[in-house]
Amino acid sequence: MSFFENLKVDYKSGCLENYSGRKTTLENQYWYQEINVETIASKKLNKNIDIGIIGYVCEEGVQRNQGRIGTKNGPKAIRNQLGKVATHFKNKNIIDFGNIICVDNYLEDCHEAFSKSIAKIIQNKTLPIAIGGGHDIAYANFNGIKKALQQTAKRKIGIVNFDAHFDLRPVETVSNSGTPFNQILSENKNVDYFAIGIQQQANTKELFEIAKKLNVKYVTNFESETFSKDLKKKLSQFIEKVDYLYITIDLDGFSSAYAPGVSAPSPLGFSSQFAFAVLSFLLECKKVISVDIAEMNPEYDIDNTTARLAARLVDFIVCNS
Ligand SMILES: N=CN[C@@H](CCC(=O)O)C(=O)O
Ligand SMILES: [Mn+2]
Ligand SMILES: [Mn+2]
Repeated sequence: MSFFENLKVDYKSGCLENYSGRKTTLENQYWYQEINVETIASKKLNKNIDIGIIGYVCEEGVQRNQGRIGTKNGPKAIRNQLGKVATHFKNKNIIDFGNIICVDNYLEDCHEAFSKSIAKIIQNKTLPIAIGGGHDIAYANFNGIKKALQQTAKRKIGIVNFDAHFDLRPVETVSNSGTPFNQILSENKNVDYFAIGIQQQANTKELFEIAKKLNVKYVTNFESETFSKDLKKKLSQFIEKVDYLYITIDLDGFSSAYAPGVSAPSPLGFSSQFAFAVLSFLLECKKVISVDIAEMNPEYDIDNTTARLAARLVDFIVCNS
């Protein structure tokens, strides 16, 4: 397909069959009745699209990072649950742009294709909500935002990552799901990084040192039990200094009681109530340019708990943006 030039990647357009739910004679009650589909390669996108859902069908980054594979089925599991969610938003045009699919170990091509797609959605003045997929989605999403802002004056991007991990590993041989923020911070000047939910036992001393060197702001999981005044203040100061916010949610930042279906589950992660409260606050600033939800691994999910949580996150972002 010419949109992806010569990249070694697969693509599948959005598909209504991915959304189903309870039958009803009334209209606009559930997500499956609200969503429409489109191809990302479409010559002319409708200008009135509020939200663009896009799937990142990829586990190569997790595999390279010695993690448990299965995230390539994350987008499917999330859409399965999303169709059944009751809708309360009004007048939102939501389009599913389908899936960018990693071929073999061509991760870098997949990233490039994903970045192109994100840039196209943003340039259409549509908010992308990307669903993954390994957390290397963050590198691809960030580069898509960067591409979209290339010709503009306001370009300072603040990244807020909900995660147990810094994902600041240095790239030793190849990039992976543990390296995205190291790549972003070493390749760019105009960017700040704030991580929420960082766990001491899941990040080495080396990673804390890298975070310090790169001036990364963070709060630990123990500072993420309630949305404190202190965290609100820290986030307000962070938001004030940037032109745009990119929110990335690694589901393994949640306690494994809420999100068992991930590659690296967290018994000491934060609660859903905490994450939704912070998310609501972040969305209020109206600077959010792109969002993703990463590391959904249905292989380890229990009764679709994690997929349901991810679907509710998508719905919450739509309702609050
Ligand atoms: N995206 C995940 N990154 C984590 C995974 C940790 C693990 O597999 O235990 C990391 O590299 O630190
Ligand atoms: Mn993580
Ligand atoms: Mn992560």
